[in-house]
Amino acid sequence: MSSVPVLIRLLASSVSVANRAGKIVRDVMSKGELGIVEKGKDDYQTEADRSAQRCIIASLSAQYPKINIIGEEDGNQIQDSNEYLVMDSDQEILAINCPESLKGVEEKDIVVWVDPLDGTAEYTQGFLEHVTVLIGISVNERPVAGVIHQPYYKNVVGSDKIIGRTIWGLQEVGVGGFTLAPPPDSLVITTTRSHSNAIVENALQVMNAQQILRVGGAGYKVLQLLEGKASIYVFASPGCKKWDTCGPEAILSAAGGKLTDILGNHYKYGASESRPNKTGVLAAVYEDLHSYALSRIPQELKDELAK
Ligand SMILES: Nc1ncnc2c1ncn2[C@@H]1O[C@H](COP(=O)(O)O)[C@@H](OP(=O)(O)O)[C@H]1O
Ligand SMILES: [Mg+2]
Ligand SMILES: [Mg+2]
Ligand SMILES: [Mg+2]
Repeated sequence: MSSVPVLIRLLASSVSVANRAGKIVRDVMSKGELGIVEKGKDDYQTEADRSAQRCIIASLSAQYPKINIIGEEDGNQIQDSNEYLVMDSDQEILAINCPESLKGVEEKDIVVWVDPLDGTAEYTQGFLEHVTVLIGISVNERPVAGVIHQPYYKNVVGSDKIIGRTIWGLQEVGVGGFTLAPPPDSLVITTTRSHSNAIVENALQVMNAQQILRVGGAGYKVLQLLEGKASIYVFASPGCKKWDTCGPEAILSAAGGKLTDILGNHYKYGASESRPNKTGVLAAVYEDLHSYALSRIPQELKDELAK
């Protein structure tokens, strides 16, 4: 067990703890007491965000004390979280052969970005399929592994109905938990449902898209790219943060895709980086779609966000 490199063990633990966090998200909803707190304009937190984050951070920090773990929500009372401790590891991930370049990674080299519930607005409004739990693992400022868990995804396996699924990705290994599909035949853009503004709309108009999907969460939008439901994710606004993109970017790049800001630059995921992704999000599985979108965005709009 201890011969398994820490990065693989951490990804295996992240898959297990994301599953548990997803159950917490469902349980809070079925109890019906969301405990909504307004953090800022169009920015809410619920009991599900708080409890899921406590579960993830308590579980990972108990097993990996030297890793820097950064979560979206404030105020993690780790001391009374024993009921939430998840010490299991996903066996399929544990069996992965670690890429040579990641074998020597130590706990102190790793920064983990946690979004316990991505798509909170949609969660409170009943668009439950948009909700995800995101765990992003970065090394040397780059996202190398990630997990997107969908607590409300409905699977039918034989005669059993299973709720929830977990998608993972690891640099140089690939992705799992779903089937990668080619992009739609026509240009389909995916973007925010609940955080639009004039600049966001301007960047959508110039794309000449056949269809614009407005859905919640960075995790869900990246999943739409991976499953061939959308061609490009375009969000020309500073609202997303490092925990929104670290996990999804890791999975997207493990699948050969690309997530950058709207200027085409990669974000860095070191612990001292500022939380907001100030210059927006542009993502696609295919390089030509990404560069098409980049070429369509007017320079004034890029300058406006970069200011
Ligand atoms: N203007 C804004 N203010 C606050 N958060 C924003 C925002 N724009 C985007 N975000 C955050 O970015 C994530 C994806 O946004 P969207 O669904 O609009 O595409 C959401 O994460 P959370 O739901 O985890 O907070 C959302 O809160
Ligand atoms: Mg939030
Ligand atoms: Mg989020
Ligand atoms: Mg969140």
